[in-house]
Amino acid sequence: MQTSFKSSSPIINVAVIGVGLVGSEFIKQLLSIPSSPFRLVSVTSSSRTVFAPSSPFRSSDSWKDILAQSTERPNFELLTQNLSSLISSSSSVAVVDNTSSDDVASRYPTWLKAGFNVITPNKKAYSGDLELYKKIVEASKESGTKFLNESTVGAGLPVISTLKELLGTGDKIKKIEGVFSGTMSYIFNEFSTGSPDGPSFSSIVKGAREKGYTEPHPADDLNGFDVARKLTILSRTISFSNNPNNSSLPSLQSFKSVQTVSLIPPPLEGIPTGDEFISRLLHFDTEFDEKRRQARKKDKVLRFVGVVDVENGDVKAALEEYSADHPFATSLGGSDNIIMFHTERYGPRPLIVQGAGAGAAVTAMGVLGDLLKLT
Ligand SMILES: NC(=O)C1=CN([C@@H]2O[C@H](COP(=O)(O)OP(=O)(O)OC[C@H]3O[C@@H](n4cnc5c(N)ncnc54)[C@H](OP(=O)(O)O)[C@@H]3O)[C@@H](O)[C@H]2O)C=CC1
Ligand SMILES: N[C@@H](CC=O)C(=O)O
Ligand code: NA
Repeated sequence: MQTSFKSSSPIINVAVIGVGLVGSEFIKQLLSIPSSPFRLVSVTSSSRTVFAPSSPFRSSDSWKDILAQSTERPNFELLTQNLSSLISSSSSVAVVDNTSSDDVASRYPTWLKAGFNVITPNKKAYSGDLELYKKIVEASKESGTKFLNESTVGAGLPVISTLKELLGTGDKIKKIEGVFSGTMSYIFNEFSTGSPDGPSFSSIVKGAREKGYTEPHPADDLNGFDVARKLTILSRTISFSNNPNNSSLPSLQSFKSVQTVSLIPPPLEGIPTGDEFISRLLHFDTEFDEKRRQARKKDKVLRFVGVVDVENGDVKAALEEYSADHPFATSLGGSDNIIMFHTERYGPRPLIVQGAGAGAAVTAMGVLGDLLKLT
């Protein structure tokens, strides 16, 4: 049964920016909630925008046609003014950023100060420059508006909310470790199964992209930066919490401060398009075959893992070898993420969150779950 709402619930005006894989699926899920307090008043792609508060979008098909026919170019200053005019004692605003844009991310402090809640799966703001993160935290505190980002780590899996509850209830986080990338999980679950050979590395990366797991440019997954961004978000969630038990973590200046081992062959650094990147990756298949063979010789498999080691103040992401009976080897399939929270209360047996960690349906669900937290 879906959430039900009182007819007197305050209205939440929703403005969606970014209508790609996740954005379109988010709108579909949003519009399928019966009698909800949400009104989809604006949609914006990279080239067009619509603001229609008097006739909010109601069906998944109509918004696409209306946006396609719009001649309005995106203008975030104007959108901010327009949305401000909708705030009243019975009506609030949520901006949902489903892009991976730095430009959109840089606007969160302004929007939070303007009284809008900000919800996003976009990792850029929370893992980028520390100054922007501080401005977001301050703006949210000043205005009482929320910034919610469950889908930035583990897509729809309850990772951020679990961490916030552990912190909020006073647990001491010792270490968080796991497979944080749906793309990397899929790639190595398929590539390194314990047998000495198998499908080529480049063909599997291509498959991950076709399934919608990768970032818009797959190099952003293979260079380890996507994992480094997620580790930065977790580290900051810990170090900016009010929990005094977790003070030994360094303040990361940005995700680039995470020790990260890239899987990009040096000649493929800086290739501008994902298509060209994939087509040239096949020239490096033998290098990856060799890594697989070396691990197999030791009866091990390859997995790309991330660690936030709070006790030792260490944050890192790298390709590691695991024995065949390790949970990272045995229990993962598809784009599964597995995240282990080692805490004081959870003692020697960690709290484990596991499941699909990429893909439009589960990511959009995490974004919509955040929106429901506003009601
Ligand atoms: N896919 C997944 O499994 C997961 C994705 N995420 C995150 O979700 C976000 C969206 O991912 P996904 O949907 O897969 O990516 P897509 O590339 O499919 O969609 C991103 C959309 O953002 C739009 N866009 C880019 N810049 C702007 C801008 N300045 N203004 C308005 N729209 C803009 C693009 O529009 P246009 O098409 O017009 O160019 C594009 O359609 C990313 O931040 C990603 O990291 C998080 C967890 C999992
Ligand atoms: N590209 C990312 C998508 C989710 O954050 C991943 O593969 O995990
Ligand atoms: Na999540």
